[in-house]
Amino acid sequence: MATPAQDIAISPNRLARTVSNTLSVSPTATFHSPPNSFGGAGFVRTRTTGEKQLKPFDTQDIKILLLENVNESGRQKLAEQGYQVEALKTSLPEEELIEKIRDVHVIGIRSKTKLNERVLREAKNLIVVGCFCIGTNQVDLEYAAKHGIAVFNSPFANSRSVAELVIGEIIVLARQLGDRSNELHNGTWNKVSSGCWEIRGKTLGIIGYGHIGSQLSVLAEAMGMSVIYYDVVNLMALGTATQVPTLEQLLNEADFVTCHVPELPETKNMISAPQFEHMKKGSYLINASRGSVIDIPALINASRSGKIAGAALDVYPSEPAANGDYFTNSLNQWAEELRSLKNIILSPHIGGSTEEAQRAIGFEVSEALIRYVNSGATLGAVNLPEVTLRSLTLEERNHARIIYIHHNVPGVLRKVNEILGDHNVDKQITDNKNEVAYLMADISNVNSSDIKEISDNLEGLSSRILTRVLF
Ligand SMILES: NC(=O)C1=CN([C@@H]2O[C@H](COP(=O)(O)OP(=O)(O)OC[C@H]3O[C@@H](n4cnc5c(N)ncnc54)[C@H](O)[C@@H]3O)[C@@H](O)[C@H]2O)C=CC1
Ligand SMILES: O=C(O)C(=O)COP(=O)(O)O
Repeated sequence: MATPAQDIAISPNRLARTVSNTLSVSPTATFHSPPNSFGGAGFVRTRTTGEKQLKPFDTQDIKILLLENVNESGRQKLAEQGYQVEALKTSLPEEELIEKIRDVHVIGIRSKTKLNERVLREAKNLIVVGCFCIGTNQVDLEYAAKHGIAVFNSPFANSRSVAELVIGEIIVLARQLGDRSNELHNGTWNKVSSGCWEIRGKTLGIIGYGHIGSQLSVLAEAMGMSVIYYDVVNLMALGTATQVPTLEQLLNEADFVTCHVPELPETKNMISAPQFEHMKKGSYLINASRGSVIDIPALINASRSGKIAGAALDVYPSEPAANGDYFTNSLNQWAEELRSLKNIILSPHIGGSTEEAQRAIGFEVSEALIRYVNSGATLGAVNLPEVTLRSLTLEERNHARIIYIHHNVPGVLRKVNEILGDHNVDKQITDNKNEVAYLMADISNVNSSDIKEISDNLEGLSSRILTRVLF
């Protein structure tokens, strides 16, 4: 069983001052509302300039929408904070998503929900997206960053699950097990050895030697395969695996080719007709990365011509929002042809769908969301610089934490510090990523009118993307 990530000990509600590096706090600790004039919590300033909320932060004000059946471990952790959590089993059609996203501060999704510019533009209150999965290609990361919306994911909690599925598929393909099973389900006994192989001694070619590819490399070698891999980055080989300099070389040499690259413009149709030409006759192709990586009509041709002896697909160019009919409703021209191929395994994007992986992802991403919402820490964010400040102690009363997300242009720090400089800045940190910078500062001995003044002045700067003040 997976070890759940360490519990973050954050007392529900009114906790802004207690969070940040709260991992060090005893799980049994409870925090009382510090006796200052703001009720001791903090407030979230929304991204809409017209609708300013200058009120102490209370977790109960935070609205969260979880889509795509995010694991209960994540939902529960968020609910324990006192947040208002709505959890749906499926993703939503774009128009419904737009309606729902307008209202929420946090959205949790998996791989299906497309948070493109059109959707994010409507998300006026959104401060953070949690991708309860590895891939973040479904989110317009750049638009989100430029509008002060942090995005978190779980970088490797389901890697092992994907690697194990691929190992299973290699053996199933090599033995034509899918076809034999289907035949017998339909009443036909078809005992054959022709074209069936052991995987021992065969060469596995891994495209993309990241978290999943490298994990798979170790498992495959343990089963007697030789491993070669191709990656745009020069990476340390595990075991006796060998990096090859070109994709063509990998395709020329591998008996099994498996794709583990992210969805990027450069990986779109990475395996198409010319690449099938390079593959060995009778080799196999596996794709558990993204549907855009393989040109399916080219795969159909390669299978029909006998160039490849089998394939396994876990991902598709378009995938449905919910379980149910797929191919019957599919608009894809190739759906029928794909289904009729010999020795082809079609699975419904289940590479990361294990109890272990989903539970671990639920813990990991919800913890990142809690840290961000309650303390502004961006550790692990994929689209913002990673910034944190130590948590405030109970002794540090009358503090406010300023979070100022701004355009990364010259002269901002001088202006920000002119605003903060009249107060006692206990600590401050800033960093940038591309065009966006993230500043955090803890100010002590401030009262409500100080906080209002600081907030208004920061909001007035032209560099401002998003200001939050937690107190
Ligand atoms: N089927 C499923 O349920 C799952 C699918 N995935 C997919 O698998 C992908 C890979 O996952 P990880 O291994 O965790 O990602 P990773 O980021 O750890 O590794 C990806 C590797 O691909 C390499 N790469 C990028 N562009 C390349 C190119 N043009 N040519 C060759 N190599 C290239 C990178 O340098 C990196 O080493 C994810 O992006 C996601 O889309 C991930 C988890 C579950
Ligand atoms: O983690 C990923 O990137 C995956 O592809 C798995 O996606 P899912 O959580 O099953 O929608």
